[in-house]
Amino acid sequence: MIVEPGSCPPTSLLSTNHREQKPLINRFHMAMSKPSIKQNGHLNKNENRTDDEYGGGGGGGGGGGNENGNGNAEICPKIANGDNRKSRSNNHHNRGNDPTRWWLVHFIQRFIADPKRTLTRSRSATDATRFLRHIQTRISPAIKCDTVYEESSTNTKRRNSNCDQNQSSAYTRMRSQSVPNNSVCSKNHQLLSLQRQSDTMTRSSSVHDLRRHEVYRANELDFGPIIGQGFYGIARTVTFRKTGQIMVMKETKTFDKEAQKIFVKEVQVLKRLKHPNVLNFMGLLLDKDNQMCFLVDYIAGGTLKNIIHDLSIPLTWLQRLRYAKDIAAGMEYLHSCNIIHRDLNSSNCLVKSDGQVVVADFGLSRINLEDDDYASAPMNDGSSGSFRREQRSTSTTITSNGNIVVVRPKTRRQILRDRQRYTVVGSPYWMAPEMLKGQCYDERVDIFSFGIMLCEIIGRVQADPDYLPRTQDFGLNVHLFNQKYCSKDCPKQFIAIAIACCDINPDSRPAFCVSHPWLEALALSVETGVGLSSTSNGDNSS
Ligand SMILES: Nc1ncnc2c1ncn2[C@@H]1O[C@H](COP(=O)(O)OP(=O)(O)OP(=O)(O)O)[C@@H](O)[C@H]1O
Repeated sequence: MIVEPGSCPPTSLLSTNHREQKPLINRFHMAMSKPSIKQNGHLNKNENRTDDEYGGGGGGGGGGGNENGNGNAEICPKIANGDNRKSRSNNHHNRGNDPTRWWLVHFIQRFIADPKRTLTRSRSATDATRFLRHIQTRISPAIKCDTVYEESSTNTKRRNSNCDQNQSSAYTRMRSQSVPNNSVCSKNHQLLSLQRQSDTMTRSSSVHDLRRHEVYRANELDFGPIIGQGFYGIARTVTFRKTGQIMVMKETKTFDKEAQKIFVKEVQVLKRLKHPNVLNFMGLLLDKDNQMCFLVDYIAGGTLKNIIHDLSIPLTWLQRLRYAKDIAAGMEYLHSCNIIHRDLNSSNCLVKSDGQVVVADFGLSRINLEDDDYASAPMNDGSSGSFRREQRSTSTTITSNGNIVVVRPKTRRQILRDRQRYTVVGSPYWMAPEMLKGQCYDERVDIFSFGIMLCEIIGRVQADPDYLPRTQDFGLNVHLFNQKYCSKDCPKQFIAIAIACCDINPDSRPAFCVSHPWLEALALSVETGVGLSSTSNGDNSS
């Protein structure tokens, strides 16, 4: 049985029935068996075929058999990967009610079994690649999915935008984690590209507070140990000899173009931002073996995820509310800068030694720039799905943190672009339902991710749907969440905000400029013991 696009998984798929799932597995394998796809460590032939040569789109693979029949179609990743929740997953399995399974089935159906469809709706290859990677690493480590697609920059018609050099083919494909001959951009070219892009951005930026950043040389720094690794990059501490300041240097793990694009994107976003709850960009590093490196503040306390899930660390409600308030403040700022984070999750929030949280990891975020070369007739209609709807005709605004932001009316093209965000990126557990369903989405996907994080904070529960109860339509199972994870002493407004943020309907999710003051007021109320007025407690029942 196959789930039709746009529909929820049928109930039959929720039961753990191998026979019923086989076609899906086979579809998956058909898709993954196409030429140029590397399976099980063996590189297929026809490496250089473009996606167009696949003919008829990836969706056409439905119904085929599993060509290699090698049992690689392990559909229940947590059983396969030796996860310590193995027995728990097995129990789900036996009970015939495995939430991970329908979750995974949906992913396979929608995004893997039909890669062309995904990619044609995708605005960036990096995004598609990243998503596939996330599926592989976070949902189904058992699934071999080493193929990476790279979209050409044909959709990038922005003036002066020159990051992508290949303007010709519709889709080219490349292997990630390899070092293609031509993939190493020279350091100078990368830096020049970055500079030119940043110039473009500076001209069109709506953010006034663009700072000058330093360019460090390797011989000015002492290199410390590696403190962590992400999918594309390595983070290590470095000390600036002159001042003794400790920073974190992020460098690409490989020389491949895809990783470099992610890095360029992260720098593009980071360098524009300055906010106490957003990771601070320090500068670029020159002469480090032709590798893209940049420096950010060192955040000593580790990831929020580690803290909230380490039950040996006591967390008061006040502290939890402060975490939530800090993230909301950082996100309010990001959204005010027309940036969608798209990968907001508890691993991407870092906790300072004083307990303050900063939002980090902007490799997948999306910036909305002014696009002056298009007929710039401002649109003042009240259509949905666009940034700062309420502010479109405003010229300046001040964020809650005192930053002055100039808001220009949107051009027709921007509004069009806002409605066409189809790229599916991020970490599935935190991903908004509209994104999971492949629908249009906007900045409110971040609010949903925030809602899932609030649930994690409130219940000290993993976002994994094996633990955090979810509904079939990818929402939060409010009843079960309340029942299992909301203790009696939790401020009920805190729970109400979390639930509101997880609403299936994006229109019902409170914007960060609303939830931030709510959480601030709530934290103050908990701290002082003074009750909240009905207008400041997030209770929108009235
Ligand atoms: N500025 C920082 N201060 C302190 N630790 C950091 C900092 N940046 C990253 N780290 C640590 O290094 C780890 C790896 O970070 P990195 O940003 O490279 O990848 P990630 O965000 O965990 O994964 P991915 O990029 O795949 O989403 C983080 O999980 C965190 O523990």
